[in-house]
Amino acid sequence: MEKKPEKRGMIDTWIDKHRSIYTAATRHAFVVSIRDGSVDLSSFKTWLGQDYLFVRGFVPFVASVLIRACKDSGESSDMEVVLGGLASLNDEIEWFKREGSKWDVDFSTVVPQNANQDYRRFLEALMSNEVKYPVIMTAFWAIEAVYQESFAHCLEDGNKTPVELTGACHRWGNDGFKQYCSSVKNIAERCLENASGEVLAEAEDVLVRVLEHEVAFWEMSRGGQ
Ligand SMILES: Cc1ncc(CO)c(N)n1
Repeated sequence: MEKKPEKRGMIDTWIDKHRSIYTAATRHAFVVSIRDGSVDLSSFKTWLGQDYLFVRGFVPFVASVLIRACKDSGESSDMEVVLGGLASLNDEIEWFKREGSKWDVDFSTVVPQNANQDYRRFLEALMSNEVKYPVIMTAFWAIEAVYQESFAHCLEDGNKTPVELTGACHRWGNDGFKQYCSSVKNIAERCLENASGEVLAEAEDVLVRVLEHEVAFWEMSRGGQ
């Protein structure tokens, strides 16, 4: 039986083109070590502390995406999708705090490492009004999708993920989060369909840069301090 060709957008084309960095971001050694159970708990704690700081900086970024969805989008549903993401960050911060006490990580003493600061500076630059809506939506999708793909991998068949880490994996690996990422992707794809060549080039560049920042972010956990 012949299969109907699926509609492929720009993002899928770019992911194919930049497959090696996409795989590096979504199948990083740290994530693979969670899945195979060999994870070093000091690495996990480093990641937890750094990601808590990252998420605090991610909140104003998502808030700015929300404002752009209200102002720049022709589709009223964009705002609802982004608002859902912002609302779940509220739970996420509470989750981090509980997890911090569980693992004895005192967030007030965690110092952001260079990769974290670089990533947050990159997000700040994306909050400028000069950045076009399709570019912002592409970045937003990539940031969320890396975590979704990574942590879903830790829950797939055959995993040996330690039970005390499954909470983290479910946070980003659950079906609701997958659905949300797919909604953000649809928004980005719709915007990219009407974008100029210049905006497309910028969106592709931003996508690759997000993936590079994500790889550098996972790399921090290896320091294990
Ligand atoms: C580094 C990083 N990227 C993405 C997310 C969320 O998707 C997160 N919490 N941290």
